[in-house]
Amino acid sequence: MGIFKIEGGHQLKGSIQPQGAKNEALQILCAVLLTPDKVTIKNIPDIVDVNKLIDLLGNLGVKIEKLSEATYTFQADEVNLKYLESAAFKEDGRGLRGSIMIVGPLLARFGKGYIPKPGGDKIGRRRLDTHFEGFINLGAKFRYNREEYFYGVEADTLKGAYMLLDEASVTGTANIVMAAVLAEGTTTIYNAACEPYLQQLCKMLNRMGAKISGIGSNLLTIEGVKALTGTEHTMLPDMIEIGSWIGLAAMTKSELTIKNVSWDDLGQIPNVFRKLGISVEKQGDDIYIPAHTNGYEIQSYIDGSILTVADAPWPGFTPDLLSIVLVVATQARGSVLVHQKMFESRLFFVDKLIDMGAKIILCDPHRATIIGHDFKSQLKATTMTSPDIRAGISLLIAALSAKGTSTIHNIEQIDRGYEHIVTRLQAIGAKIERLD
Ligand SMILES: CC(=O)N[C@H]1[C@@H](OP(=O)(O)OP(=O)(O)OC[C@H]2O[C@@H](n3ccc(=O)[nH]c3=O)[C@H](O)[C@@H]2O)O[C@H](CO)[C@@H](O)[C@@H]1O
Ligand SMILES: C=C(OP(=O)(O)O)C(=O)O
Repeated sequence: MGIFKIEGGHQLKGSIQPQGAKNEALQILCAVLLTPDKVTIKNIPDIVDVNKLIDLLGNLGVKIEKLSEATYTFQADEVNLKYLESAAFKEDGRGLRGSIMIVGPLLARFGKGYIPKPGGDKIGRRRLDTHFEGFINLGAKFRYNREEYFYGVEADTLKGAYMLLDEASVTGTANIVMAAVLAEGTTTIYNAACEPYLQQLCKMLNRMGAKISGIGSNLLTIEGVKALTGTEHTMLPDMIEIGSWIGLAAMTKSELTIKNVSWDDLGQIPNVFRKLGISVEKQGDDIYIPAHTNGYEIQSYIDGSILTVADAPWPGFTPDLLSIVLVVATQARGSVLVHQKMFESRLFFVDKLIDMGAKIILCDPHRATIIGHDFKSQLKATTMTSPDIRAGISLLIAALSAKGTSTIHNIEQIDRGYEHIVTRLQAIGAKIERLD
């Protein structure tokens, strides 16, 4: 297992280009299964989860051509459904969360879709009911092998239906939309997730010939069509990476420009960091973070009560940035309550930050109160293990701000979602090495 060695306490400087969005890429790559035509996808991030999904598509018989560093073409004209019954598929499918989204397209186009319980972060229960209830609503038969945690849906034809999702699941909505585009008749999905990546997926599907309206809202209407054609698609920059770099700049008191962030798609993200006292300046489509030489001060509410940062389905604040907010707060002036509503095991990494000297009270599995040091006391370097992708990057940011040399184990978690992280951080002056 890989290790990062980090010498902390250095100011960084320069500009950083965000990678293409991981969670968008996972949806978009699955959508190539919906057509026998060629689909060209640009700005694909070179990260472990995405590469695993590309391999899985290859094993399904999709023809894949790498045109340049981040551009690929995919053609699913001869899909090998036998692979879905193989032991190799059980292994590959388990490797990441995003693989769940092959089910909708396979069901729609070939009448069957299977998946072993998918992987991804171990951050609490991650149920799949919304996905399968959606497929059942479209007329699919559901099978579940409890011993092997193997899910399956089958249908000769899918029929459009009205459905009210039990929760606004991101991958669930993407999966149901991809099934409904080829169903007979009209599907209406209420309480649909509507984050920018889903909007991107719906726009791509419309370019392929689908008829989806309500994009960007929680009410999607999909008129089924007989077939979809090829298209070209470019991934948005990764907003979670962008938020991570805002946190990195503040914690290390560094001046950083984050390039081409697609401001209009960032939702609450800039404002949440501003509430922590961080200056997030818009320069064209870039974010400029000046060096916070005098620290940053958490704002309180108008009535003087303590700030709470909580997650909510889009356009609420994404749960994937709460670990970063939490680490940034450890050096702020003031206090904040971080409330992780969606996941029940995502805050346990605060133990490591407490070991490093941070003042945090874990109130319960969902809530932590952070009392910032205002840089009067630097975090201490330590040895730690990355439990999940966002805790991992948060610990990495803590290590870069800490005094001395830290080591982070299990960095595969970070590699799941952050492209060429060592070289990109080195380029802005970070002292980080990978020890394999
Ligand atoms: C590959 C991918 O795209 N992963 C993202 C996707 O995961 P994923 O699609 O798996 O997450 P879901 O949106 O299904 O739900 C995440 C968790 O939040 C809970 N929940 C969800 C919706 C809701 O209205 N209320 C609620 O409590 C669910 O029970 C679940 O435990 O969306 C999550 C929520 O933004 C992100 O953390 C993940 O990075
Ligand atoms: C939870 C995340 O990813 P996944 O859903 O792939 O586990 C994340 O990206 O923060």
